[in-house]
Amino acid sequence: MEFDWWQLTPRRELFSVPDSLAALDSRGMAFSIEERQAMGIHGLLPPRVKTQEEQVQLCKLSIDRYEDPLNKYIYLMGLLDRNEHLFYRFVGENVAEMMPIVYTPTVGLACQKYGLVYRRPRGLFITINDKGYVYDILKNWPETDVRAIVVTDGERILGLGDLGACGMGIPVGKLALYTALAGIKPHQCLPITIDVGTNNQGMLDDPLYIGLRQRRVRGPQYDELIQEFMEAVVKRYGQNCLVQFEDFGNANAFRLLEKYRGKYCTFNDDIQGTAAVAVAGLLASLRVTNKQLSDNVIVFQGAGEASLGIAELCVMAMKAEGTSEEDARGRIFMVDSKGLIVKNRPEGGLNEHKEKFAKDCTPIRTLAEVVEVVKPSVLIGAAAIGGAFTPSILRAMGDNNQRPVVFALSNPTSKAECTAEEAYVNTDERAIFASGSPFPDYRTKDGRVLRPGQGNNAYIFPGLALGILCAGLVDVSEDFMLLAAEALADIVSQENLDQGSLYPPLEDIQECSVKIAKKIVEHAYATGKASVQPPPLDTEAFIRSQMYDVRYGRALPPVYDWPHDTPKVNVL
Ligand SMILES: NC(=O)C1=CN([C@@H]2O[C@H](COP(=O)(O)OP(=O)(O)OC[C@H]3O[C@@H](n4cnc5c(N)ncnc54)[C@H](O)[C@@H]3O)[C@@H](O)[C@H]2O)C=CC1
Ligand SMILES: CC(=O)C(=O)O
Ligand SMILES: [Mg+2]
Repeated sequence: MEFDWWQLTPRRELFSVPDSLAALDSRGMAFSIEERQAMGIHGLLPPRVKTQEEQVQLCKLSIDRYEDPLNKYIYLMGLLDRNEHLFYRFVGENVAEMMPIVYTPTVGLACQKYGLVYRRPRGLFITINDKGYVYDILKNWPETDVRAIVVTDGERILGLGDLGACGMGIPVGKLALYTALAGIKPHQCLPITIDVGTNNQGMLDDPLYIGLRQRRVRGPQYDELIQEFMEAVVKRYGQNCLVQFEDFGNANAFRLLEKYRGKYCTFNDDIQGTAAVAVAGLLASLRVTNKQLSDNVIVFQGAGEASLGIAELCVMAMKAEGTSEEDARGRIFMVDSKGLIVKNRPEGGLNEHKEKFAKDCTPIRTLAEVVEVVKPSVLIGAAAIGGAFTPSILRAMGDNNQRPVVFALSNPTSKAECTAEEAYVNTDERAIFASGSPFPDYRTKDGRVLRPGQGNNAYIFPGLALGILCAGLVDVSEDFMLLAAEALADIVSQENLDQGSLYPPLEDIQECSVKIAKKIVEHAYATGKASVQPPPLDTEAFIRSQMYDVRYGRALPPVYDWPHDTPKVNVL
Protein backbone atom coordinates (compact mmCIF):
# COMPACT_ATOMS: atom_id res chain seq x y z
CA MET A 1 0.00 0.00 0.00
CA GLU A 2 1.27 3.45 -0.85
CA PHE A 3 2.16 5.71 2.01
CA ASP A 4 -0.26 8.59 2.53
CA TRP A 5 1.93 11.65 2.97
CA TRP A 6 -0.97 13.64 4.39
CA GLN A 7 -0.94 11.41 7.46
CA LEU A 8 2.18 13.21 8.64
CA THR A 9 1.28 16.03 10.96
CA PRO A 10 2.39 19.32 9.42
CA ARG A 11 4.57 21.05 11.96
CA ARG A 12 3.17 24.44 11.16
CA GLU A 13 3.78 25.75 14.64
CA LEU A 14 7.49 25.71 13.93
CA PHE A 15 7.30 27.96 10.90
CA SER A 16 5.41 31.18 10.39
CA VAL A 17 4.45 31.71 6.75
CA PRO A 18 7.38 34.04 6.02
CA ASP A 19 9.65 31.52 7.76
CA SER A 20 8.44 28.71 5.56
CA LEU A 21 8.84 30.80 2.44
CA ALA A 22 12.39 31.68 3.45
CA ALA A 23 13.01 28.04 4.34
CA LEU A 24 11.95 27.08 0.82
CA ASP A 25 14.99 28.85 -0.57
CA SER A 26 17.42 26.74 1.39
CA ARG A 27 16.97 23.81 -0.97
CA GLY A 28 14.05 24.70 -3.23
CA MET A 29 12.64 21.86 -5.27
CA ALA A 30 15.04 19.42 -3.62
CA PHE A 31 12.73 19.12 -0.60
CA SER A 32 11.29 15.64 -0.61
CA ILE A 33 7.52 15.19 -0.42
CA GLU A 34 7.98 13.94 3.14
CA GLU A 35 9.90 17.04 4.09
CA ARG A 36 7.36 19.31 2.42
CA GLN A 37 4.60 17.66 4.42
CA ALA A 38 6.39 17.78 7.70
CA MET A 39 7.42 21.39 7.28
CA GLY A 40 4.00 22.53 6.21
CA ILE A 41 5.25 23.72 2.85
CA HIS A 42 3.52 21.17 0.68
CA GLY A 43 2.02 22.86 -2.36
CA LEU A 44 4.32 25.84 -2.14
CA LEU A 45 6.75 24.16 -4.52
CA PRO A 46 6.12 22.63 -7.94
CA PRO A 47 5.23 18.95 -7.57
CA ARG A 48 8.45 17.63 -9.01
CA VAL A 49 11.29 16.83 -6.64
CA LYS A 50 14.72 17.64 -8.04
CA THR A 51 18.08 16.31 -7.02
CA GLN A 52 20.85 18.71 -6.10
CA GLU A 53 22.69 17.54 -9.22
CA GLU A 54 19.76 18.67 -11.34
CA GLN A 55 19.76 22.00 -9.55
CA VAL A 56 23.48 22.40 -10.29
CA GLN A 57 22.73 21.88 -13.98
CA LEU A 58 20.03 24.55 -13.79
CA CYS A 59 22.53 26.97 -12.20
CA LYS A 60 24.84 26.38 -15.13
CA LEU A 61 22.07 27.02 -17.66
CA SER A 62 20.97 30.11 -15.76
CA ILE A 63 24.37 31.74 -15.43
CA ASP A 64 25.26 30.98 -19.05
CA ARG A 65 22.30 33.11 -20.11
CA TYR A 66 24.10 36.22 -18.85
CA GLU A 67 26.77 37.71 -21.06
CA ASP A 68 27.73 40.57 -18.78
CA PRO A 69 30.08 39.33 -16.01
CA LEU A 70 28.49 41.74 -13.53
CA ASN A 71 25.11 40.13 -14.15
CA LYS A 72 26.73 36.73 -13.58
CA TYR A 73 28.10 38.13 -10.29
CA ILE A 74 24.64 39.35 -9.26
CA TYR A 75 23.18 35.95 -10.13
CA LEU A 76 25.80 34.11 -8.08
CA MET A 77 25.42 36.38 -5.05
CA GLY A 78 21.66 35.89 -5.26
CA LEU A 79 22.20 32.14 -5.27
CA LEU A 80 24.47 32.46 -2.24
CA ASP A 81 21.77 34.41 -0.43
CA ARG A 82 19.10 31.85 -1.26
CA ASN A 83 20.76 28.49 -1.11
CA GLU A 84 24.23 28.25 0.40
CA HIS A 85 24.69 24.52 -0.18
CA LEU A 86 23.83 24.81 -3.84
CA PHE A 87 26.06 27.86 -4.32
CA TYR A 88 29.08 26.10 -2.83
CA ARG A 89 28.45 22.91 -4.71
CA PHE A 90 28.03 24.79 -7.98
CA VAL A 91 31.12 26.95 -7.48
CA GLY A 92 33.13 24.01 -6.13
CA GLU A 93 32.32 21.89 -9.19
CA ASN A 94 32.99 24.74 -11.62
CA VAL A 95 35.95 26.48 -10.01
CA ALA A 96 37.73 27.49 -13.20
CA GLU A 97 34.60 29.11 -14.62
CA MET A 98 33.17 30.62 -11.45
CA MET A 99 36.32 31.92 -9.77
CA PRO A 100 36.72 34.76 -12.28
CA ILE A 101 33.25 35.91 -11.26
CA VAL A 102 33.22 35.49 -7.50
CA TYR A 103 36.83 36.66 -7.45
CA THR A 104 39.24 38.52 -9.73
CA PRO A 105 38.61 40.05 -12.22
CA THR A 106 34.82 40.46 -11.86
CA VAL A 107 34.83 41.10 -8.12
CA GLY A 108 36.87 44.23 -8.89
CA LEU A 109 34.13 45.50 -11.16
CA ALA A 110 31.52 44.53 -8.57
CA CYS A 111 33.36 46.61 -5.94
CA GLN A 112 33.50 49.59 -8.29
CA LYS A 113 29.72 49.25 -8.69
CA TYR A 114 28.90 47.93 -5.22
CA GLY A 115 26.16 50.50 -4.70
CA LEU A 116 24.48 49.10 -7.80
CA VAL A 117 24.93 45.38 -7.15
CA TYR A 118 24.21 45.48 -3.40
CA ARG A 119 21.03 43.51 -2.71
CA ARG A 120 21.01 41.93 0.73
CA PRO A 121 23.07 42.36 3.90
CA ARG A 122 26.25 40.29 3.81
CA GLY A 123 29.00 41.07 6.31
CA LEU A 124 29.45 43.76 8.91
CA PHE A 125 30.20 47.44 8.38
CA ILE A 126 32.04 49.11 11.25
CA THR A 127 32.55 52.83 10.84
CA ILE A 128 34.74 55.38 12.55
CA ASN A 129 31.53 56.68 14.17
CA ASP A 130 31.15 53.33 15.93
CA LYS A 131 34.26 53.84 18.01
CA GLY A 132 33.50 52.67 21.54
CA TYR A 133 30.77 50.32 20.28
CA VAL A 134 32.61 47.82 18.10
CA TYR A 135 31.85 44.90 20.41
CA ASP A 136 28.15 45.79 20.31
CA ILE A 137 28.23 45.68 16.52
CA LEU A 138 29.90 42.27 16.57
CA LYS A 139 27.12 41.17 18.90
CA ASN A 140 24.60 42.16 16.25
CA TRP A 141 26.02 39.54 13.91
CA PRO A 142 23.59 36.62 14.18
CA GLU A 143 26.23 33.87 14.19
CA THR A 144 28.12 33.23 17.41
CA ASP A 145 30.53 30.58 16.22
CA VAL A 146 32.72 32.73 13.97
CA ARG A 147 36.23 31.34 13.38
CA ALA A 148 37.52 33.46 10.51
CA ILE A 149 37.18 37.11 9.60
CA VAL A 150 38.42 38.78 6.44
CA VAL A 151 38.63 42.51 7.05
CA THR A 152 39.39 45.42 4.74
CA ASP A 153 39.33 49.17 5.11
CA GLY A 154 38.88 49.46 1.36
CA GLU A 155 41.94 51.62 0.74
CA ARG A 156 43.69 49.43 -1.88
CA ILE A 157 41.12 47.20 -3.53
CA LEU A 158 43.06 44.96 -5.95
CA GLY A 159 44.91 47.42 -8.17
CA LEU A 160 41.87 49.70 -8.33
CA GLY A 161 42.81 51.95 -5.43
CA ASP A 162 40.61 53.39 -2.71
CA LEU A 163 37.02 52.17 -3.06
CA GLY A 164 36.01 52.88 0.55
CA ALA A 165 33.06 50.85 1.83
CA CYS A 166 32.54 49.38 -1.66
CA GLY A 167 35.59 47.25 -0.90
CA MET A 168 33.19 44.91 0.94
CA GLY A 169 33.08 42.77 -2.20
CA ILE A 170 36.60 41.60 -1.40
CA PRO A 171 36.03 40.10 2.08
CA VAL A 172 32.80 38.59 0.77
CA GLY A 173 34.62 37.07 -2.22
CA LYS A 174 37.63 35.88 -0.22
CA LEU A 175 35.41 34.17 2.34
CA ALA A 176 33.33 32.57 -0.40
CA LEU A 177 36.62 30.96 -1.43
CA TYR A 178 37.31 29.93 2.18
CA THR A 179 34.29 27.66 1.86
CA ALA A 180 34.39 26.81 -1.85
CA LEU A 181 38.11 26.01 -1.89
CA ALA A 182 38.82 24.82 1.64
CA GLY A 183 35.50 23.74 3.08
CA ILE A 184 35.54 26.19 5.98
CA LYS A 185 31.95 26.30 7.13
CA PRO A 186 30.14 29.39 5.85
CA HIS A 187 28.58 30.27 9.18
CA GLN A 188 32.08 30.38 10.68
CA CYS A 189 33.16 33.10 8.24
CA LEU A 190 32.51 36.81 8.72
CA PRO A 191 33.34 39.52 6.14
CA ILE A 192 33.99 42.94 7.69
CA THR A 193 34.58 46.36 6.21
CA ILE A 194 35.96 49.10 8.37
CA ASP A 195 34.71 52.38 6.97
CA VAL A 196 36.80 55.37 7.96
CA GLY A 197 35.83 57.28 4.82
CA THR A 198 37.36 57.34 1.35
CA ASN A 199 39.65 59.69 -0.52
CA ASN A 200 38.14 58.60 -3.81
CA GLN A 201 36.29 61.69 -5.00
CA GLY A 202 34.41 59.64 -7.61
CA MET A 203 32.95 57.50 -4.82
CA LEU A 204 32.15 60.51 -2.65
CA ASP A 205 30.30 62.13 -5.56
CA ASP A 206 28.50 58.93 -6.59
CA PRO A 207 24.83 59.01 -5.52
CA LEU A 208 24.98 55.20 -5.24
CA TYR A 209 27.97 55.19 -2.86
CA ILE A 210 27.15 53.07 0.21
CA GLY A 211 29.74 54.32 2.70
CA LEU A 212 30.43 57.34 4.88
CA ARG A 213 30.65 60.49 2.81
CA GLN A 214 33.84 61.84 4.28
CA ARG A 215 37.55 61.72 3.65
CA ARG A 216 39.63 59.03 5.35
CA VAL A 217 40.33 59.39 9.04
CA ARG A 218 43.97 58.66 9.80
CA GLY A 219 46.25 58.83 12.83
CA PRO A 220 45.36 57.93 16.41
CA GLN A 221 41.61 57.77 15.74
CA TYR A 222 42.16 55.13 13.06
CA ASP A 223 44.60 53.15 15.16
CA GLU A 224 42.28 53.19 18.16
CA LEU A 225 39.41 51.87 16.03
CA ILE A 226 41.52 48.99 14.68
CA GLN A 227 42.79 48.20 18.19
CA GLU A 228 39.25 48.19 19.53
CA PHE A 229 38.23 45.94 16.66
CA MET A 230 40.97 43.40 17.39
CA GLU A 231 40.08 43.32 21.08
CA ALA A 232 36.37 43.04 20.35
CA VAL A 233 37.00 40.06 18.04
CA VAL A 234 38.84 38.22 20.81
CA LYS A 235 36.19 39.10 23.38
CA ARG A 236 33.37 37.96 21.12
CA TYR A 237 34.89 34.98 19.30
CA GLY A 238 37.97 33.98 21.25
CA GLN A 239 41.68 34.36 20.66
CA ASN A 240 41.70 31.61 18.02
CA CYS A 241 39.46 33.56 15.68
CA LEU A 242 41.54 34.25 12.59
CA VAL A 243 41.66 37.81 11.23
CA GLN A 244 42.90 38.02 7.63
CA PHE A 245 43.84 41.58 6.67
CA GLU A 246 43.02 42.25 3.04
CA ASP A 247 43.52 45.18 0.70
CA PHE A 248 44.57 47.77 3.25
CA GLY A 249 46.67 50.64 1.97
CA ASN A 250 50.42 50.08 1.98
CA ALA A 251 51.43 51.99 5.10
CA ASN A 252 48.67 50.56 7.29
CA ALA A 253 49.15 47.03 5.96
CA PHE A 254 52.80 46.80 7.04
CA ARG A 255 52.26 48.72 10.28
CA LEU A 256 49.29 46.65 11.41
CA LEU A 257 51.01 43.38 10.52
CA GLU A 258 54.00 44.31 12.67
CA LYS A 259 51.73 45.45 15.48
CA TYR A 260 49.48 42.41 15.63
CA ARG A 261 51.49 39.42 14.43
CA GLY A 262 52.28 37.01 17.22
CA LYS A 263 49.76 38.68 19.52
CA TYR A 264 46.60 37.91 17.60
CA CYS A 265 45.67 35.11 15.23
CA THR A 266 46.27 37.10 12.06
CA PHE A 267 48.07 37.36 8.75
CA ASN A 268 48.13 39.85 5.92
CA ASP A 269 47.11 38.13 2.72
CA ASP A 270 48.55 40.72 0.34
CA ILE A 271 51.98 40.59 1.97
CA GLN A 272 52.22 37.02 3.25
CA GLY A 273 49.69 35.01 1.22
CA THR A 274 50.95 36.55 -2.01
CA ALA A 275 54.51 35.81 -0.96
CA ALA A 276 53.66 32.15 -0.50
CA VAL A 277 51.91 31.74 -3.84
CA ALA A 278 54.66 33.53 -5.77
CA VAL A 279 57.46 31.59 -4.08
CA ALA A 280 55.54 28.37 -4.77
CA GLY A 281 55.53 29.32 -8.46
CA LEU A 282 59.23 30.15 -8.38
CA LEU A 283 60.07 26.85 -6.66
CA ALA A 284 58.07 25.00 -9.31
CA SER A 285 59.87 26.95 -12.07
CA LEU A 286 63.22 25.58 -10.84
CA ARG A 287 62.20 22.17 -12.13
CA VAL A 288 61.98 23.67 -15.62
CA THR A 289 65.11 25.81 -15.48
CA ASN A 290 67.16 23.25 -13.52
CA LYS A 291 68.36 25.96 -11.17
CA GLN A 292 68.33 26.75 -7.49
CA LEU A 293 66.33 29.80 -6.45
CA SER A 294 69.61 31.44 -5.44
CA ASP A 295 70.90 31.06 -9.02
CA ASN A 296 68.28 33.56 -10.14
CA VAL A 297 68.35 37.31 -10.38
CA ILE A 298 64.92 38.71 -9.64
CA VAL A 299 63.58 42.13 -10.63
CA PHE A 300 60.35 43.40 -9.13
CA GLN A 301 58.22 46.06 -10.76
CA GLY A 302 56.65 47.56 -7.63
CA ALA A 303 57.95 47.59 -4.09
CA GLY A 304 54.74 47.45 -2.12
CA GLU A 305 52.91 44.87 -0.06
CA ALA A 306 52.98 42.11 -2.66
CA SER A 307 56.51 42.68 -3.97
CA LEU A 308 58.16 43.17 -0.60
CA GLY A 309 56.31 40.21 0.85
CA ILE A 310 57.50 38.00 -2.02
CA ALA A 311 61.04 39.40 -1.86
CA GLU A 312 61.36 38.65 1.85
CA LEU A 313 60.07 35.11 1.42
CA CYS A 314 62.49 34.63 -1.49
CA VAL A 315 65.31 35.63 0.87
CA MET A 316 64.08 33.05 3.37
CA ALA A 317 63.87 30.37 0.66
CA MET A 318 67.35 31.21 -0.65
CA LYS A 319 68.73 31.03 2.88
CA ALA A 320 67.14 27.60 3.21
CA GLU A 321 69.21 26.63 0.15
CA GLY A 322 72.36 27.68 2.01
CA THR A 323 72.81 31.18 0.56
CA SER A 324 73.78 33.99 2.91
CA GLU A 325 71.22 36.70 3.61
CA GLU A 326 73.47 39.31 2.01
CA ASP A 327 73.86 37.31 -1.20
CA ALA A 328 70.15 36.59 -1.29
CA ARG A 329 69.25 40.28 -0.97
CA GLY A 330 71.89 41.09 -3.56
CA ARG A 331 70.01 38.96 -6.11
CA ILE A 332 66.79 40.93 -5.68
CA PHE A 333 66.27 44.31 -7.39
CA MET A 334 63.19 46.41 -6.78
CA VAL A 335 61.73 49.13 -8.95
CA ASP A 336 59.10 51.47 -7.54
CA SER A 337 57.43 54.58 -8.95
CA LYS A 338 60.75 56.44 -8.75
CA GLY A 339 62.89 53.78 -10.41
CA LEU A 340 65.39 51.26 -9.09
CA ILE A 341 65.64 51.29 -5.32
CA VAL A 342 69.15 52.50 -4.59
CA LYS A 343 70.90 53.69 -1.47
CA ASN A 344 71.11 57.46 -1.03
CA ARG A 345 68.25 58.01 -3.40
CA PRO A 346 68.20 61.72 -4.19
CA GLU A 347 64.49 61.96 -3.35
CA GLY A 348 65.03 60.02 -0.10
CA GLY A 349 61.89 58.38 1.24
CA LEU A 350 63.00 54.76 1.47
CA ASN A 351 61.13 52.99 4.22
CA GLU A 352 62.81 50.27 6.30
CA HIS A 353 61.34 47.51 4.11
CA LYS A 354 62.68 48.94 0.86
CA GLU A 355 65.99 49.94 2.45
CA LYS A 356 66.87 46.26 2.90
CA PHE A 357 66.91 45.78 -0.88
CA ALA A 358 68.50 49.12 -1.81
CA LYS A 359 71.47 48.72 -4.15
CA ASP A 360 74.70 50.63 -3.98
CA CYS A 361 74.63 52.06 -7.49
CA THR A 362 73.57 55.10 -9.46
CA PRO A 363 69.83 55.58 -9.89
CA ILE A 364 68.14 53.93 -12.87
CA ARG A 365 64.78 55.41 -13.74
CA THR A 366 62.87 52.95 -15.91
CA LEU A 367 62.08 49.27 -15.73
CA ALA A 368 63.36 48.81 -19.28
CA GLU A 369 66.79 50.16 -18.29
CA VAL A 370 66.85 48.03 -15.14
CA VAL A 371 66.13 44.91 -17.19
CA GLU A 372 68.84 45.89 -19.65
CA VAL A 373 71.45 46.49 -16.95
CA VAL A 374 70.56 43.79 -14.40
CA LYS A 375 69.56 41.06 -16.89
CA PRO A 376 67.16 39.29 -14.54
CA SER A 377 66.13 35.67 -15.00
CA VAL A 378 62.86 36.39 -13.18
CA LEU A 379 60.64 39.45 -13.69
CA ILE A 380 57.76 39.95 -11.26
CA GLY A 381 55.16 42.70 -11.62
CA ALA A 382 52.98 43.89 -8.74
CA ALA A 383 52.59 47.63 -9.18
CA ALA A 384 49.12 47.77 -10.74
CA ILE A 385 50.51 49.41 -13.87
CA GLY A 386 48.74 47.63 -16.72
CA GLY A 387 51.01 46.83 -19.67
CA ALA A 388 54.23 47.71 -17.81
CA PHE A 389 55.94 44.67 -19.34
CA THR A 390 56.23 46.11 -22.83
CA PRO A 391 57.06 43.89 -25.80
CA SER A 392 60.65 45.21 -25.74
CA ILE A 393 61.06 44.35 -22.04
CA LEU A 394 59.68 40.88 -22.71
CA ARG A 395 61.97 40.48 -25.73
CA ALA A 396 64.94 41.41 -23.55
CA MET A 397 63.87 38.75 -21.03
CA GLY A 398 63.75 36.24 -23.89
CA ASP A 399 67.14 37.34 -25.29
CA ASN A 400 68.84 37.02 -21.89
CA ASN A 401 67.32 33.72 -20.80
CA GLN A 402 66.58 30.34 -22.30
CA ARG A 403 63.45 30.13 -20.10
CA PRO A 404 62.61 33.59 -18.72
CA VAL A 405 60.25 33.59 -15.75
CA VAL A 406 57.61 36.32 -16.01
CA PHE A 407 54.93 36.90 -13.37
CA ALA A 408 52.29 39.56 -14.08
CA LEU A 409 50.65 39.51 -10.67
CA SER A 410 48.65 42.74 -10.64
CA ASN A 411 44.86 42.50 -10.49
CA PRO A 412 42.37 42.77 -12.00
CA THR A 413 43.12 41.82 -15.61
CA SER A 414 43.25 45.46 -16.76
CA LYS A 415 46.18 46.03 -14.39
CA ALA A 416 48.19 42.96 -15.44
CA GLU A 417 51.72 43.87 -16.54
CA CYS A 418 51.22 41.84 -19.71
CA THR A 419 48.92 39.16 -21.01
CA ALA A 420 49.94 35.52 -21.28
CA GLU A 421 49.89 35.84 -25.04
CA GLU A 422 52.22 38.86 -24.97
CA ALA A 423 54.63 36.98 -22.72
CA TYR A 424 54.72 33.98 -25.05
CA VAL A 425 54.75 35.86 -28.34
CA ASN A 426 57.65 38.12 -27.33
CA THR A 427 59.85 35.31 -26.02
CA ASP A 428 59.51 32.77 -28.84
CA GLU A 429 57.06 30.94 -26.57
CA ARG A 430 59.83 30.26 -24.04
CA ALA A 431 58.45 32.33 -21.14
CA ILE A 432 57.40 30.58 -17.96
CA PHE A 433 54.40 32.73 -17.18
CA ALA A 434 51.95 33.20 -14.32
CA SER A 435 49.41 35.95 -13.63
CA GLY A 436 47.24 37.19 -10.77
CA SER A 437 44.07 37.16 -12.89
CA PRO A 438 43.26 34.34 -15.30
CA PHE A 439 44.28 34.32 -18.96
CA PRO A 440 42.98 31.93 -21.61
CA ASP A 441 44.97 29.01 -22.96
CA TYR A 442 47.48 29.79 -25.69
CA ARG A 443 48.13 27.63 -28.74
CA THR A 444 51.79 27.53 -29.79
CA LYS A 445 52.95 27.61 -33.39
CA ASP A 446 53.56 23.86 -33.29
CA GLY A 447 50.05 23.22 -31.93
CA ARG A 448 50.75 22.69 -28.22
CA VAL A 449 48.32 24.22 -25.73
CA LEU A 450 49.84 26.25 -22.92
CA ARG A 451 47.69 26.77 -19.82
CA PRO A 452 49.17 29.71 -17.91
CA GLY A 453 48.78 29.25 -14.17
CA GLN A 454 47.14 31.78 -11.87
CA GLY A 455 49.69 33.11 -9.39
CA ASN A 456 47.07 34.29 -6.99
CA ASN A 457 47.00 34.05 -3.23
CA ALA A 458 43.72 32.11 -3.61
CA TYR A 459 45.95 29.03 -3.91
CA ILE A 460 47.22 29.75 -0.40
CA PHE A 461 44.86 31.55 1.96
CA PRO A 462 42.00 29.01 2.00
CA GLY A 463 44.26 26.06 2.87
CA LEU A 464 46.37 28.16 5.20
CA ALA A 465 43.26 29.29 7.05
CA LEU A 466 41.94 25.73 7.23
CA GLY A 467 45.23 24.62 8.77
CA ILE A 468 45.27 27.53 11.22
CA LEU A 469 41.75 26.74 12.40
CA CYS A 470 42.29 23.00 12.65
CA ALA A 471 45.47 23.45 14.71
CA GLY A 472 44.22 26.40 16.74
CA LEU A 473 47.34 28.27 15.64
CA VAL A 474 47.60 31.86 16.84
CA ASP A 475 51.14 32.84 15.88
CA VAL A 476 51.19 32.63 12.07
CA SER A 477 54.93 33.10 11.66
CA GLU A 478 56.81 33.23 8.34
CA ASP A 479 57.92 29.59 8.50
CA PHE A 480 54.28 28.66 7.92
CA MET A 481 54.28 30.77 4.74
CA LEU A 482 57.38 29.07 3.36
CA LEU A 483 55.89 25.73 4.28
CA ALA A 484 52.67 26.58 2.43
CA ALA A 485 54.73 27.64 -0.61
CA GLU A 486 56.71 24.38 -0.57
CA ALA A 487 53.55 22.34 -0.11
CA LEU A 488 51.92 24.00 -3.12
CA ALA A 489 55.05 23.67 -5.28
CA ASP A 490 55.23 19.96 -4.42
CA ILE A 491 51.74 19.39 -5.80
CA VAL A 492 52.67 20.73 -9.25
CA SER A 493 53.02 17.77 -11.60
CA GLN A 494 55.34 17.34 -14.57
CA GLU A 495 52.24 17.45 -16.75
CA ASN A 496 51.33 20.87 -15.31
CA LEU A 497 54.85 22.10 -16.04
CA ASP A 498 54.78 20.67 -19.55
CA GLN A 499 51.57 22.63 -20.16
CA GLY A 500 53.28 25.82 -19.07
CA SER A 501 51.65 26.03 -15.66
CA LEU A 502 53.51 26.51 -12.39
CA TYR A 503 50.38 25.72 -10.42
CA PRO A 504 48.01 22.79 -10.28
CA PRO A 505 44.82 23.29 -12.30
CA LEU A 506 42.08 25.27 -10.58
CA GLU A 507 39.94 22.13 -10.67
CA ASP A 508 42.35 20.62 -8.10
CA ILE A 509 42.52 23.63 -5.83
CA GLN A 510 40.32 22.08 -3.11
CA GLU A 511 42.73 19.15 -2.76
CA CYS A 512 45.63 21.64 -2.69
CA SER A 513 43.96 23.38 0.24
CA VAL A 514 43.74 20.12 2.18
CA LYS A 515 47.41 19.34 1.49
CA ILE A 516 48.50 22.82 2.55
CA ALA A 517 46.34 22.61 5.67
CA LYS A 518 47.88 19.24 6.53
CA LYS A 519 51.41 20.68 6.39
CA ILE A 520 50.34 23.66 8.50
CA VAL A 521 48.72 21.46 11.13
CA GLU A 522 51.69 19.06 11.28
CA HIS A 523 54.14 21.95 11.62
CA ALA A 524 51.97 23.62 14.26
CA TYR A 525 52.17 20.48 16.41
CA ALA A 526 55.85 19.91 15.67
CA THR A 527 56.70 23.43 16.82
CA GLY A 528 54.43 23.36 19.85
CA LYS A 529 52.22 26.13 18.43
CA ALA A 530 49.00 24.16 18.07
CA SER A 531 46.43 24.78 20.74
CA VAL A 532 43.89 22.14 19.73
CA GLN A 533 44.59 19.19 22.00
CA PRO A 534 45.06 16.30 21.85
CA PRO A 535 46.75 16.16 18.42
CA PRO A 536 44.73 14.24 15.85
CA LEU A 537 45.81 10.64 15.22
CA ASP A 538 45.24 11.06 11.48
CA THR A 539 45.77 14.69 10.50
CA GLU A 540 44.24 14.52 7.05
CA ALA A 541 41.17 12.61 8.24
CA PHE A 542 40.75 15.15 11.04
CA ILE A 543 40.95 18.07 8.61
CA ARG A 544 38.47 16.48 6.22
CA SER A 545 36.08 15.77 9.08
CA GLN A 546 35.93 19.50 9.83
CA MET A 547 35.00 20.52 6.31
CA TYR A 548 31.67 21.76 5.06
CA ASP A 549 29.47 19.27 3.25
CA VAL A 550 27.88 20.90 0.21
CA ARG A 551 25.22 18.22 0.02
CA TYR A 552 21.89 18.91 1.68
CA GLY A 553 21.54 17.38 5.10
CA ARG A 554 18.31 15.92 6.34
CA ALA A 555 15.63 18.56 6.71
CA LEU A 556 13.73 16.54 9.30
CA PRO A 557 13.50 17.04 12.16
CA PRO A 558 14.40 20.74 12.30
CA VAL A 559 17.75 21.09 13.98
CA TYR A 560 18.40 23.99 16.25
CA ASP A 561 21.93 25.01 17.03
CA TRP A 562 22.96 24.89 20.61
CA PRO A 563 22.91 28.51 21.70
CA HIS A 564 26.57 29.35 22.23
CA ASP A 565 26.75 32.44 24.38
CA THR A 566 30.44 32.15 24.91
CA PRO A 567 32.96 31.73 22.15
CA LYS A 568 33.93 28.13 21.54
CA VAL A 569 37.67 27.82 21.41
CA ASN A 570 39.51 25.06 19.61
CA VAL A 571 36.52 23.13 18.41
CA LEU A 572 35.49 23.30 14.80
N1 LIG B 1 48.37 37.94 -7.56
C1 LIG B 1 48.11 38.13 -6.29
O1 LIG B 1 47.82 37.18 -5.54
C2 LIG B 1 48.17 39.49 -5.71
C3 LIG B 1 48.25 40.58 -6.52
N2 LIG B 1 48.31 41.82 -5.97
C4 LIG B 1 48.30 42.95 -6.90
O2 LIG B 1 49.51 43.65 -6.85
C5 LIG B 1 49.27 45.01 -7.12
C6 LIG B 1 49.98 45.85 -6.07
O3 LIG B 1 49.49 45.54 -4.80
P1 LIG B 1 50.31 45.99 -3.50
O4 LIG B 1 51.72 45.58 -3.59
O5 LIG B 1 49.54 45.55 -2.35
O6 LIG B 1 50.20 47.58 -3.63
P2 LIG B 1 51.09 48.68 -2.96
O7 LIG B 1 50.35 49.95 -3.08
O8 LIG B 1 51.56 48.25 -1.62
O9 LIG B 1 52.38 48.74 -3.90
C7 LIG B 1 52.39 49.25 -5.19
C8 LIG B 1 53.83 49.49 -5.57
O10 LIG B 1 53.87 49.85 -6.92
C9 LIG B 1 54.79 50.92 -7.07
N3 LIG B 1 54.52 51.67 -8.27
C10 LIG B 1 53.52 52.55 -8.52
N4 LIG B 1 53.67 53.07 -9.74
C11 LIG B 1 54.76 52.50 -10.27
C12 LIG B 1 55.44 52.63 -11.51
N5 LIG B 1 54.99 53.44 -12.46
N6 LIG B 1 56.54 51.89 -11.72
C13 LIG B 1 56.99 51.06 -10.78
N7 LIG B 1 56.41 50.89 -9.60
C14 LIG B 1 55.31 51.61 -9.35
C15 LIG B 1 54.59 51.73 -5.81
O11 LIG B 1 55.72 52.58 -5.61
C16 LIG B 1 54.48 50.61 -4.78
O12 LIG B 1 55.76 50.21 -4.40
C17 LIG B 1 47.76 45.19 -7.16
O13 LIG B 1 47.34 45.23 -8.50
C18 LIG B 1 47.23 43.95 -6.52
O14 LIG B 1 45.99 43.56 -7.06
C19 LIG B 1 48.34 42.03 -4.63
C20 LIG B 1 48.25 40.98 -3.78
C21 LIG B 1 48.09 39.63 -4.27
C1 LIG C 1 44.64 38.83 -5.01
C2 LIG C 1 44.73 39.90 -4.07
O1 LIG C 1 44.69 39.70 -2.88
C3 LIG C 1 44.87 41.26 -4.56
O2 LIG C 1 45.01 41.46 -5.77
O3 LIG C 1 44.85 42.16 -3.73
MG1 LIG D 1 44.26 41.42 -1.78
